[in-house]
Amino acid sequence: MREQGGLEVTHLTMRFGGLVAVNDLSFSARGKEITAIIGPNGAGKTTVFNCLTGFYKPTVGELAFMGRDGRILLEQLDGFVIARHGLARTFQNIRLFPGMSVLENLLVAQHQPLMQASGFTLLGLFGARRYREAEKDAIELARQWLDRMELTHLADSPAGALPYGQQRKLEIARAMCTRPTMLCLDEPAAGLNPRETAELGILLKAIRDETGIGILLIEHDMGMVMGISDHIIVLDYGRKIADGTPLAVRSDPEVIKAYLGEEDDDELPPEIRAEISETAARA
Ligand SMILES: Nc1ncnc2c1ncn2[C@@H]1O[C@H](COP(=O)(O)OP(=O)(O)OP(=O)(O)O)[C@@H](O)[C@H]1O
Repeated sequence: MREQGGLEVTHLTMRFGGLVAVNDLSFSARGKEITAIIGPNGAGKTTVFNCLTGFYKPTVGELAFMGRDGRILLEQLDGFVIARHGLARTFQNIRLFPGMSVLENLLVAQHQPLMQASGFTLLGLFGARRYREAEKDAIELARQWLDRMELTHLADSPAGALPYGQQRKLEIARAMCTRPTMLCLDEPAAGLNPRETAELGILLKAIRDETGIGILLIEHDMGMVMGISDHIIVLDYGRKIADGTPLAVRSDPEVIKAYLGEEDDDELPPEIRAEISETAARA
């Protein structure tokens, strides 16, 4: 039986012409857990997110996504099943609405429930009590996330004028305003300084613990990944080469080899570098 709030990917394959970006990938991401997808550059991590969120139509594969209430949150799209409800994502490059205020960015995220409350009519927008209540709820949810992210004092500022670290937080707040069952974050620590990265790690763990949602995380900062993940999946050339706890994954010889193959030494995660030195010292 599938677990509530959990995501299950089976035999996912995505080809771009002759290039197999994701190769027969199966994994589960559980609710109430942080699952990280790691791997060297070009390993296929973002492509997995793009398949899950309907940006790409996978060549082959199946996806199962169960709501926390036990409902199956899937939509049939052009012959493939895509998780459309309850899966919120952020992008490698920040994609806020820069000219809109911080608050407006959080309200736009709630467009769907607001339109449903309007009954999709003009009369509904201007007159219905149901719409006014939905609007009040939307503002309240936005207010809660502004508070949680310490952005309340910036509510009326244009999102594009915020410092980078705060834009990253606003993106997560916007995703959370869709009341997701699973939050997918594509390199949320990219461009952050070490202090901001540490704060982000604490925030993600708090979101997991306070809301009980699952988090699916793509991240190159191994300090953060090893520190906050419950479960790690490692990709290399689109193929899964490891799947387990941080402790198991960091000492997996195939993972170490995959990272050693990196041309750029800076890409080698410090934890894995330390593991290699220890192994060499023991030899
Ligand atoms: N739309 C596309 N068309 C053609 N090739 C693509 C497309 N999207 C991704 N690829 C290729 O698929 C492979 C996997 O790319 P992907 O962006 O998923 O890797 P990644 O693991 O997220 O990399 P990074 O860590 O650098 O972000 C790469 O070789 C990439 O060039």
